[in-house]
Amino acid sequence: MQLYLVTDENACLGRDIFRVVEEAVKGGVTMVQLREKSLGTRAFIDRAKKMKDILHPYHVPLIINDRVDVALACDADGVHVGQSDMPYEILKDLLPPDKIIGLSAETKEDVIEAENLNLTYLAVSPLFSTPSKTDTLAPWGMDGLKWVKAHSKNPLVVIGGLNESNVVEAISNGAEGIAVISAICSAASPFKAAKFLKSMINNTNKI
Ligand SMILES: Cc1ncc(COP(=O)(O)OP(=O)(O)O)c(N)n1
Ligand SMILES: Cc1ncsc1CCOP(=O)(O)O
Ligand SMILES: [Mg+2]
Repeated sequence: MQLYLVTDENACLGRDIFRVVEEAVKGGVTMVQLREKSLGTRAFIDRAKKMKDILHPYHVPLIINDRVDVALACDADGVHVGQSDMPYEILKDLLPPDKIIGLSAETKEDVIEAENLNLTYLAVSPLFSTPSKTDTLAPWGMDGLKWVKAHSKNPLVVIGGLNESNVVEAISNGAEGIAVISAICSAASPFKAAKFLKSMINNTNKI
């Protein structure tokens, strides 16, 4: 999950979403989340199956946002849920044990509660405010990330406003993964954007 691409068709600026994702994967994206907020169930499943076929040759896992039924239907590699989505306790019994489970933490209470869960990663969400998602609580900011790092055993992903100007600081402060929508989906070249972000991540010293 080093460089984690979260999809948003609108952010792809009219380009084909599968093309954007494949370019990004060629550039170095290590995990992809299919995030569809308005597709019907059948169309979501069709899109997820096609995305899985595209990612398979690259050995890049496919995560489904919000919908465990869609993840099961296409045998995706995992699910990402937030604090208003299906509770972890129910989700873990529905998913096969080897699947990835990611959870968003929006508050300090969320972080402490997540200490008892067997998560693949905890998302510090949002790290910074972002036009890509406006229905959020207050951003954590870098000091918030430091607090989470000090209080959580879970591997941390940061999301919200991440780009080449702040990736190094986020990694230096304890993020294991950087999740982005616009920095890749809306880049002139998703391939070059992913390649550059990946090189920044690889060259940064972790704490
Ligand atoms: C990696 C990652 N982190 C956080 C989120 C946000 O999840 P959530 O709070 O459930 O909001 P929606 O994305 O469902 O609008 C995410 N999707 N991915
Ligand atoms: C899905 C999501 N969850 C928290 S912030 C966010 C959007 C991130 O988009 P961007 O990388 O463009 O800021
Ligand atoms: Mg959600």
